[in-house]
Amino acid sequence: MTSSLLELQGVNIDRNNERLISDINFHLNPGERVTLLGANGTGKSTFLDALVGLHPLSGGDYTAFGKTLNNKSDFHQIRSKIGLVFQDSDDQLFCPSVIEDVAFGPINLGHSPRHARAIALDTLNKLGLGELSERITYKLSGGEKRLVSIATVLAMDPDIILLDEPTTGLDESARQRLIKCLAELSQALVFTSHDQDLIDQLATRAVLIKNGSFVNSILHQHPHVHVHSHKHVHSDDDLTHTPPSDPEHSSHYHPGDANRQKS
Ligand SMILES: Nc1ncnc2c1ncn2[C@@H]1O[C@H](COP(=O)(O)OP(=O)(O)OP(=O)(O)O)[C@@H](O)[C@H]1O
Repeated sequence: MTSSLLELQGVNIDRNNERLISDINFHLNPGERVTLLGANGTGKSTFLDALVGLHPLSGGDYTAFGKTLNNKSDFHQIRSKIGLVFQDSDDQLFCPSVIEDVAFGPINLGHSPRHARAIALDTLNKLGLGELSERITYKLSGGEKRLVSIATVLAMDPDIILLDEPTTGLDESARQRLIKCLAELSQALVFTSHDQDLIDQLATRAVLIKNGSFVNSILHQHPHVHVHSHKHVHSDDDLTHTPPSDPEHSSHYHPGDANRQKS
């Protein structure tokens, strides 16, 4: 028996009657955080869907938790062990209120409604979302929906968490809070992202999808010095502003850097 949580050997994924990714060889070990990289449309989301049985695989072998998965009933058995956070939060959230959405998974796992609610509240609090618990889900902002989607999966405490672009649409403070929360998890993660910061802080291994194939990549980090200029937004009482010599005391608002609004 393999010690990997997941192991795919020689598996293919087709889409629209064409081969999207061929001869996939992939494994996931306990505690690993694998980032799945590749250009738009290369099949990253489809691969995550396929891991939980939402998209068919062909050929080869797929083993999860030591068991070969062949049919729907095999996938059903691993459903609670692998949690997928969809790219589109509206695919994830369907209950009237936030607390009901987050408690839904624990209730399905057999927890009493009272205990499930306690788990849901605890999960929301860990993500700094406690105040959203009684809100109507469909009225949340895009970023709030994304965080609540992640909470619905974390509340189920699966062995593996798959995240499809988890930081998209989040402001800087929510993004950093989420990255910190994900970094503290002990579960194995597979995530897709175009967010360099998330990749830097989280990934232990990278796999690239290129020309319809999986390519194992080496993650390395070294300092880059960037010289750049970009547009800043000033409040209208600050039109006489001249650029400060000390950027740390700047009145600039950097889009995507909500914590640095100073005057
Ligand atoms: N529901 C669908 N029906 C038909 N084709 C689809 C569907 N979803 C995705 N595709 C197509 O499958 C291919 C792979 O899409 P996928 O979303 O897996 O790529 P991705 O690598 O996750 O892209 P991105 O980085 O833009 O999220 C694309 O050509 C896409 O247009």
